[in-house]
Amino acid sequence: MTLATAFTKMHGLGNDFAVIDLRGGSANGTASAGANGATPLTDISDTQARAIADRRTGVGCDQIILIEKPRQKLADVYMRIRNADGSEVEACGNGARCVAALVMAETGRRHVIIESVVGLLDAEAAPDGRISVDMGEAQLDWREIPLAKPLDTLHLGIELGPLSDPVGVNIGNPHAVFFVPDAGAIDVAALGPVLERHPLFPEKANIEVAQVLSPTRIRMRVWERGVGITRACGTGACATLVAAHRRKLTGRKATIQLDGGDLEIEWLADGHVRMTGPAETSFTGRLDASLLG
Ligand SMILES: N[C@H](CCC[C@H](N)C(=O)O)C(=O)O
Repeated sequence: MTLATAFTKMHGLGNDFAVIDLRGGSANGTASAGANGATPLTDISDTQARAIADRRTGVGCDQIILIEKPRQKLADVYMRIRNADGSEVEACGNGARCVAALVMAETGRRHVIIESVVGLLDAEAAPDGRISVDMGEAQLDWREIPLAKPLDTLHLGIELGPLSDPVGVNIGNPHAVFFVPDAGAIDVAALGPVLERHPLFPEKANIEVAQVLSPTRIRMRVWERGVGITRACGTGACATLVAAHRRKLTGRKATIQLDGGDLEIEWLADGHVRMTGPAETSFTGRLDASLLG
């Protein structure tokens, strides 16, 4: 039996998470038994992730974020991400800001380093209380998106209904950004799941619908791989800015206006993408044992 596991419910602009700190296990990585012989959680399965994410019978969240001890000395923590469908994925920008906020509160430091499968993410507390994360270098080659065949990632040449000719960008995870005259007019719920699974995307893709409002502001709506429509997507906002600049629609810095609020994104000269936005804690709780089977 597993000890009733604590979690922190957090969100970034309404993209919400159950954050589970797995660092409780003993130093050598083997979980020490609790008083009643139960053992602390050391990982979660696809099934457990789906049960936790379920908005009817579970905690209800877009992703589950796991915090583990770092593998690299430089890092403060190791972050893993599970989508609501149970899939483990490489990156989560809003989740990274939430993990950074937790580690900053724990350490009292305004600069923390989060390790993930795609590398080290530098996070800084901004003067206004928002959090700024270096999301790493945007990947633009067809192999890095990845795509099923060699293509110019600036024009992927697929279309569905009113959507066509997206830009492919990888921010640790795959994105396809479609530019449209009116993002509010697009049926994201109908088109998103089809495009997410398009044969061009061997690892599926997060789908962004972007309306350029000015050279420094873009409205973006998102269908997230393994989740569905979310109120915000940090990696999606990064992908959208990179795509817009590559298409000469904006400069290297813009505000991405999501259903849940604004993110500031900058594509730096070194190729890295910096994302700045809020990270909020909603409440803490304990996972019902039934969720962990
Ligand atoms: N909401 C997350 C993105 C999760 C991406 C996930 N849906 C995937 O499969 O890559 C963010 O703020 O970046």
